Amino acid sequence: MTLMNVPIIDLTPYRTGTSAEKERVAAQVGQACRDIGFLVVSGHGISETLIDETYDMAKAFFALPLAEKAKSDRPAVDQVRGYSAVGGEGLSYSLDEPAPPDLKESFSIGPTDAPPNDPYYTGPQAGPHFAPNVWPERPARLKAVCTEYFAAVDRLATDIMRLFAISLGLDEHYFDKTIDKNISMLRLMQYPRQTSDPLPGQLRAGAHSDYGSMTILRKEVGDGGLEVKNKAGAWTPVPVVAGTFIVNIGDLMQQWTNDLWTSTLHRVVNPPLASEENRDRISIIFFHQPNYDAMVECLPTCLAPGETPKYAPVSSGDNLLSKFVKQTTLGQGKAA
Ligand SMILES: O=C(O)CCC(=O)C(=O)O
Ligand SMILES: [Fe+2]
Repeated sequence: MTLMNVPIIDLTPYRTGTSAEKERVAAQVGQACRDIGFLVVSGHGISETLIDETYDMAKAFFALPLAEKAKSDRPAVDQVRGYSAVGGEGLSYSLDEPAPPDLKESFSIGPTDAPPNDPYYTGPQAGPHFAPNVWPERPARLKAVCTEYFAAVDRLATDIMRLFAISLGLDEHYFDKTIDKNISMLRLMQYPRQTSDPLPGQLRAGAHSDYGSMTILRKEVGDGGLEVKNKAGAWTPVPVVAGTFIVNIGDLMQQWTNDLWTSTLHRVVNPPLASEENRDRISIIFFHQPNYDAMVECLPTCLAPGETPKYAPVSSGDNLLSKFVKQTTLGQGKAA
């Protein structure tokens, strides 16, 4: 039976169990990726103290005056670094019928430990993927906390890629070489309390699918705004459970699996204006992206006899650039 709601899966047996237990978790993960493209994970091994500290940093940063936040503005359209103010992006711009810009502001970082003098990271082929981070002066501990959070969630992503490999009938370490120099991004996102009605069609985050291998999202308990479109075409809310992360696969994983798995449309809806839910909400989002030169092409186990690959091979880096640039520029282009 196809899952119509997002399942909650405990990763503990993967991290500590026998190989039979690993297989069992992998099978649950695989079903979620095939049926609905989203899962909620508990037993992930990341410290709640670190997550709380990251929330504290996000709150302190977004509470600063706009002029101060703007000192860390995104340096270039193809570099997802630093601050992006409300109205600066529209996730639905990647679709054919874009809505007005999203009602959110964000602060983004990329990999934090690229070696300074290695041409893989600094040469022309690296493009903007290892662009330096833009750190604000305040709050003073934001850099240290975000760096630690990035590393912790990156390790979780590696575990989940290994679960993906097992569930796809591949060696557990099949993806390791494609993600060891990954170009992931961490975004602190704030959806401000809304003080007037949004424009027609305007959401906290417009309908979109994510671009990379997977997204690992932390939301506040009580923030019910995230919805996914299930296989029956209905928007269904994603449960926000204390101590868990929401994980979804992105377009690259759908392409890698030749559409066996689904990179599901999702959106963040507005709270009713005069309701308790209408308050500042913070999401902490890790977009996992394989190494820029990892070629994403139909996996050998995802091709039925007689079937042909549906997608041309694409590098992780090229795929990301084409989509992120669109997310920030289409709206500007339309307005001009
Ligand atoms: O904040 C959320 O609930 C999800 C946001 C999202 O889907 C995104 O930024 O890609
Ligand atoms: Fe998303």
